[in-house]
Amino acid sequence: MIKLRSGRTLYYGKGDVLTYRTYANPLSVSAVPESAYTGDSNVIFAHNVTFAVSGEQLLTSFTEGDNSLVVATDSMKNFILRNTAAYEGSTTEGLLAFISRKFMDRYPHIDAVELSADRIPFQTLEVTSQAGSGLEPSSLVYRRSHNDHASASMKLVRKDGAPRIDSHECAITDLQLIKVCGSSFYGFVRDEYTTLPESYDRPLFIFLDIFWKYDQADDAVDAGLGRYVPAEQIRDITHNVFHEMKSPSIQFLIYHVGRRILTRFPQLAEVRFESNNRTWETIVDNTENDPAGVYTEPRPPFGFQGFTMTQEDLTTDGE
Ligand SMILES: O=c1[nH]c(=O)c2[nH]c(=O)[nH]c2[nH]1
Repeated sequence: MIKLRSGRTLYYGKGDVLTYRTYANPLSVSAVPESAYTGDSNVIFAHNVTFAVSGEQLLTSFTEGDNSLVVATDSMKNFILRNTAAYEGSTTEGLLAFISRKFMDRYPHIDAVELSADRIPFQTLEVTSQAGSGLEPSSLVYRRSHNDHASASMKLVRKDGAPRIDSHECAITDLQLIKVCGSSFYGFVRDEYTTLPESYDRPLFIFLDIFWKYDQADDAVDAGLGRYVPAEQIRDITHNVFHEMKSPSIQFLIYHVGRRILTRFPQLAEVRFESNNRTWETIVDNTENDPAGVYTEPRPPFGFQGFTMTQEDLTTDGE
């Protein structure tokens, strides 16, 4: 939400601007131990963009019907699409900064821009190699993925005439991870309201959104600085920690995922979690001698957790 100096909220914009850019510049990042991801060819660099503007001078468009300074949201859509072609970088964050800075340069009466983008993921597919030896990734055919995806949001305000990044947040959303055994939940408050049995080995299914902020926003925007954090590595760190840990709760699990992320990426100032408990309902329990069980979809209502961590959390032992 963008506020004017008066404290009044004023904004307008366009949502669901779908930009399917092909052959953007490839992204290259340093490896981390938990992930095979070291970059993206960016042959398909696709986004769903939401773009909103604000400015003191737009007040009369609301109060007097004065459209003289109104850039039509249809024109905003065209601006986003055409400038996506001009973007020479390789990241969602860079694209957002590029478009919004250009927009504020083009329209000097705009005081602030708030925008976000969901990356629309396309996965590589294996095809038989031309040389006839095995399989190799196709450079032509991709598969649209409806799994988790990266996103970013950003707010730019004008300072001394020039657009500056005021705030930013990057994310991976809609991660859905199941660990079939090795998780427990016991020792919680037992009183007259408790019906949940203690569980020493539950199949833990979590829905997870993870958000992060850089200490220096430039590291998010310019992958050339070498400190860009890709959502794919955050995803891979998360499932590694889930695999490694015997977790007593989702709370403790996400804390340890956060510690690992902040350890791997000292350039991040903050990491934030929103988790949802979708643990399958047990129909036929496993036993010590037989790991087979049968489970079904849990019924609502669903539990959730939220947690924010900073680099300061690494100064405590945490084990
Ligand atoms: O990991 C969990 N944390 C909770 O706080 C909780 N509460 C609950 O009913 N199940 C779970 N699981």
